Amino acid sequence: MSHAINFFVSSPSRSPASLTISRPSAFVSTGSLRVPVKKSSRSFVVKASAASDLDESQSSPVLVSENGSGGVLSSVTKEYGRNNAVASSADSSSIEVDTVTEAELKENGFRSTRRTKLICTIGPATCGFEQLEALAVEGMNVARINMCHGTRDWHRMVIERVRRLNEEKGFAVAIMMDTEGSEIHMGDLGGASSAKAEDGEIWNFTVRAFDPPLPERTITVNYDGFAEDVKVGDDLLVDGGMVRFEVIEKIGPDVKCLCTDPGLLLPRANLTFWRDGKLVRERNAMLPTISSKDWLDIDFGIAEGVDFIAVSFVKSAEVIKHLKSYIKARARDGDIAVIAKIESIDSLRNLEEIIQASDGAMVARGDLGAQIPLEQVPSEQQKIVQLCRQLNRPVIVASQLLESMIEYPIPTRAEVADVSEAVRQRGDALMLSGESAMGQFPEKALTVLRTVSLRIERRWREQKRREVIELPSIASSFSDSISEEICNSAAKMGNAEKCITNGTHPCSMLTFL
Ligand SMILES: Nc1ncnc2c1ncn2[C@@H]1O[C@H](COP(=O)(O)OP(=O)(O)OP(=O)(O)O)[C@@H](O)[C@H]1O
Ligand SMILES: CC(=O)C(=O)O
Ligand SMILES: [K+]
Ligand SMILES: [Mg+2]
Repeated sequence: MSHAINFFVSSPSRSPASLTISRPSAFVSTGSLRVPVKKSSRSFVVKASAASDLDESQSSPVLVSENGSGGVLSSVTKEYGRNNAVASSADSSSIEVDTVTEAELKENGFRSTRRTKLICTIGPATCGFEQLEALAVEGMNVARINMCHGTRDWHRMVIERVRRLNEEKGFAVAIMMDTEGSEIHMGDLGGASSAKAEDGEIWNFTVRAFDPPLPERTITVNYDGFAEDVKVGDDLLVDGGMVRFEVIEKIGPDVKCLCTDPGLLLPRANLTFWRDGKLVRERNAMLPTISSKDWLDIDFGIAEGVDFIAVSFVKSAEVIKHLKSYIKARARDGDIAVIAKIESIDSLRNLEEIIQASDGAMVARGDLGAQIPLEQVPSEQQKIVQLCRQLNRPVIVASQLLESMIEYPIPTRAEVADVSEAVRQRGDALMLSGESAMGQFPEKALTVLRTVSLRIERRWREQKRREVIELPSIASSFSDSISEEICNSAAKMGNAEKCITNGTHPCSMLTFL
C-alpha cells in the first residue's frame, strides 16, 4: 500500500494536474497533503518511488531544481547555501542537486524531490512580489497568511502576488490561511511594531478601546471578561512567557501589572494567566473556536480560493467537521484542506478524533508552550507527529524553529538540532513564523530549513541502503523454496552497501538471475 502527497496544480477553472509522490507503507506514513494551487493548467506526475520515497535507486528520474528546492532559478545556476556549513554535503548528492532554467521549469512544471515541505508566514518583511519570489526560489511550498495580523485587503494583495508568481514564473506555491481564533490576546499596540517592557515597570492592561496613539505603557486586551477574570497575584504571560507580568491591582476595566520578566511585546500577542502555577482557562474554554470574525475571514478565504485553512485553538473534532461541511457547501470544488492547529490543552485531550476529522494537523508549539509546561512540548510534538503518521494525515511542525534568525543571519546549533529532529520524526512540513514574517533574514532562514531537511533525508536514504531486508517466505514447494532462497540471497546481496557503492544495482543482479 502506498500513500501519497499530492500537489495539485489547477487552472483558474481548476482543471486538474498533479504531482504525486508515492510513499511506502514501510514509513507508516502520513496521508495525502494536497496542495491545490490556482495556476495555468499543466499536468505532470512524479512517482518518487514504488518502494520508498527516500530510496534513491527507485526515485523518479525526473528531478528538479538545485537541492530540490523546486524554485525557479535564474538561467545562471545559483548556488544557494554554498558557504553554509549545513548546506555543503547536501550539494554533493546527485538526487538532490539539479538545475533548471526558468524556461525549463515553465516547460516541465514544478517538481521537487525534497520530501519535507516548507511553509513561510508572510508579513511586512516578505509581502513584496520580489520578496515572495525570493522565498519561492529558496523552496517555499506554502505561503501562510495569519488573520491575527493585517487587513483583508493586505491579505488579498499577498494572495494575488503569490498567484501571479505561480502564473508568471511557474511556481506552485499554495496559500494557507490561519484563523485568529478567539483566545485572549493583546491589541495592536496602537500601530507600533513592538514595545519594550522593562523589569519593574507598571503596565495597564485594559479592555477599554482607545484611538491611537495609546497612552504610555498601555495594552488593550480583546476579551471583555478579562478584567473580571484575573485576580491580584495572577501571573500574566505574554506569548507563552516571552514577557511576564504580575497582576497588582484591578480598577474597573483596567488591570495594573508589574513587569517581572522583561522583553519585547509584539502586536496581538497571545495572553494567558496563571494562578497557583496553573493555567486559568475556565472562561477561555467557553469562547468559540471559530469567532464571528473568523467566519468572515473564512468566507474571505473561500472567496479567494485559498488552499488550506488552519484552525487556531481547536478544542474538539466537531468544529473541524462543521467547517468542512461549511466549506463543502460554499467552495467551488470544496477542495480547501482543513488543518487542525494543536495548541491547547483541550486539543491534546481530544487529539485522535481531531486529527481523524482533519485533513492535517499543525504542532503549534508557540501557544502550546504557553498552555502546558515547556518541558512537555517536545514529547507532545513527537506524540502528535506519530499519531498523524498512524492516522495517515500530514503534519506541520511550527514555531520558533529558527527564532534567533529573526535577528541574526545564522541559527543557533540548538535550533538546527530542533529542525533536524522534526524532519527525523517525519514531520511533513516545517513552518517559519516571525522569521519570515518580520525577521531580518527570511531567505536565509528558509535556506537553513531546506538544507537541514535535505541533509536528514539524505541520511535516511543512506541508512535505508544498509537496512537488512526481511523477505517473507512464499514458496509452496521444495523446488520453489530453493529458487526463493537464491532470489532472497541475491536481493540481500544487492541491497548491501558494497554492491551499491561498487555501482552494482540490486535490480541488475536480479535480472541476471
Ligand atoms: N500580516 C502581518 N502583518 C504584520 N505583522 C505580522 C503579520 N504576520 C505576522 N506578523 C508578525 O510576525 C510575528 C509572528 O507571526 P505568527 O504568524 O507566528 O503570529 P503570532 O502572533 O505568533 O500568532 P500565531 O499563534 O497565530 O502563530 C507576529 O507576532 C507579528 O509580529
Ligand atoms: C503557529 C501557532 O499558532 C503557534 O505556534 O501558536
Ligand atoms: K493565528
Ligand atoms: Mg498560535
